Amino acid sequence: ADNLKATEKETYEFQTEVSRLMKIIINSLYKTREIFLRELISNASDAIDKIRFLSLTDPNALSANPNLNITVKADPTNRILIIRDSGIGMTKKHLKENLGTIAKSGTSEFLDAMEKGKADMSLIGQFGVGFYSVFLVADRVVVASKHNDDKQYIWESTAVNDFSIAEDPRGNTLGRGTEIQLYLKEDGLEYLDEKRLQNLIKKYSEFINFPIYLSVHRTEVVEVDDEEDDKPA
Ligand SMILES: CCNC(=O)[C@H]1O[C@@H](n2cnc3c(N)nc(I)nc32)[C@H](O)[C@@H]1O
Repeated sequence: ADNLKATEKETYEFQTEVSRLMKIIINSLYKTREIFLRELISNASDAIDKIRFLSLTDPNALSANPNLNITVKADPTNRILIIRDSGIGMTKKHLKENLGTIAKSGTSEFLDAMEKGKADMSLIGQFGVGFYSVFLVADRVVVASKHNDDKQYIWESTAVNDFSIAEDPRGNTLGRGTEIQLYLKEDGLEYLDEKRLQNLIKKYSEFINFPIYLSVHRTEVVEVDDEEDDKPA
């Protein structure tokens, strides 16, 4: 029958940049994706180092939140992984600059090194762009941050081509520090598993000088039979 006839296949070349990125993503071994947690823990630890150093000369630096720690919270019901630190936090300006721009050298060096096979995804942190490894496992990232010198702000991105920043409508819920919410991709749900997280945190927190707390919250959906309330007492 005619419909079995193969149709003429047309092939097109990818635009150069796309093929560059495609090669990098394909080459980043599946196992390597887990390094996102190491990058976030490392950034959190650096942030706590900064406020601890500041507190040596400024006695008020820690007043908003005296505890120096990192918490990792998994919410399997909503498929969200949260990494929070009580570090120095970012002002609106910091959020815009630090998460919205990349030291030019960082990326091109990283891309060049990756292409020459001189680097792999796991070295991303050494090029100062470790934060972006979150997009290996998440398709939406929300960063809330509170710095002593500013209000609490929220930075949000789906990694396509833009990010947004707004004053946090919840006000100052962090005291001081940064909270990163990862909305995990379908193939990233393994990072909600308590055992998996325990092993990863153990593996990547060997040189971290602050306590890291892990909690997995199952927010069960409870059907509330509100008829009871309507019945006359
Ligand atoms: C290109 C990605 N940029 C970053 O990761 C920078 O963002 C900032 N950053 C990332 N996670 C952070 C975090 N948890 N706390 C603070 I203070 N700053 C953080 C640092 O300046 C990093 O160098």
